[in-house]
Amino acid sequence: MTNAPEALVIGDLSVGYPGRPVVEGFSLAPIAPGSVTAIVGPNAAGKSTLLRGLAGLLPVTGSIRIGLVELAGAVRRERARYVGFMPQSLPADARLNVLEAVIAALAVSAFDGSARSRVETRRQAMAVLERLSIGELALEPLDALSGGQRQLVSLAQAIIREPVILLLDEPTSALDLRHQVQVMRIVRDLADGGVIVVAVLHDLALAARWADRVAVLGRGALVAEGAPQAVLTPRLLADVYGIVARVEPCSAGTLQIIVDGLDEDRSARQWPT
Ligand SMILES: Nc1ncnc2c1ncn2[C@@H]1O[C@H](COP(=O)(O)OP(=O)(O)OP(=O)(O)O)[C@@H](O)[C@H]1O
Repeated sequence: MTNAPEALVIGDLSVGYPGRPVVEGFSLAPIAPGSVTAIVGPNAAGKSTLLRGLAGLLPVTGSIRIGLVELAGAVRRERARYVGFMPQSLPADARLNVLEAVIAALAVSAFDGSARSRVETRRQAMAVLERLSIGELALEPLDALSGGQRQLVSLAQAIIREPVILLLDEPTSALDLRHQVQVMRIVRDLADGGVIVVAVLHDLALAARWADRVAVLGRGALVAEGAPQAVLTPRLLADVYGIVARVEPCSAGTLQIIVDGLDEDRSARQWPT
């Protein structure tokens, strides 16, 4: 008998920096395997902080549970069994080329002691690079890449681990339109294969097109969550982003968001304090 896929449950999560709470009491409806959840919200709302807390890179209080396993406070090795994290920017380690960097990411998750041969590891890393259409960059040093290329390498590092939960921090922010679609298709494919994807996205049209659910973060707290069409309304965009916008269905069955201007009444309180 196979185990039923297990949902990710985030309950009453708080995360921040020493002396600076950022996200407080964050809970979401259970996130089902095979789904993409977009975390959206204005600058400094706490999206990256939340994701880094989920990834175990910042201490948290509260619960991050997958099935019966509690990941909040779990040791790195235990967490690496479940979680793949793509940070906003890839640290440039000039000593490594692209292939070596992806192989190094795989080594972090080799928790089970299985001895993969060097040939097999290399083949696996090359397959991920080819999937992202960056196979020809394999021998390039990391510090010789463009911003978009670095972002794709960072994604390769996150997905080579074949994680149960894939956390992506603005995975398309440095990508041209073609690469944006390519990456979101791959993300969607991974979800369709059963992965739980949680992605911070600034582009609400991308979120509406590719995500099953959207969670809106404002000033460190959940403002709304649900299907993109239900959540991304002109009223919400005015309340959370301080903009005057129209939201219209477009031909692909997703949303088009047309920003007409600023809600001038909101400009005085731009950042959380
Ligand atoms: N290392 C840090 N130490 C202290 N405060 C931090 C640190 N990193 C971020 N912050 C603060 O936490 C708050 C949330 O930042 P965060 O990067 O999580 O926001 P965000 O929603 O991801 O923003 P953006 O959309 O601009 O990337 C901000 O007020 C920021 O100044």
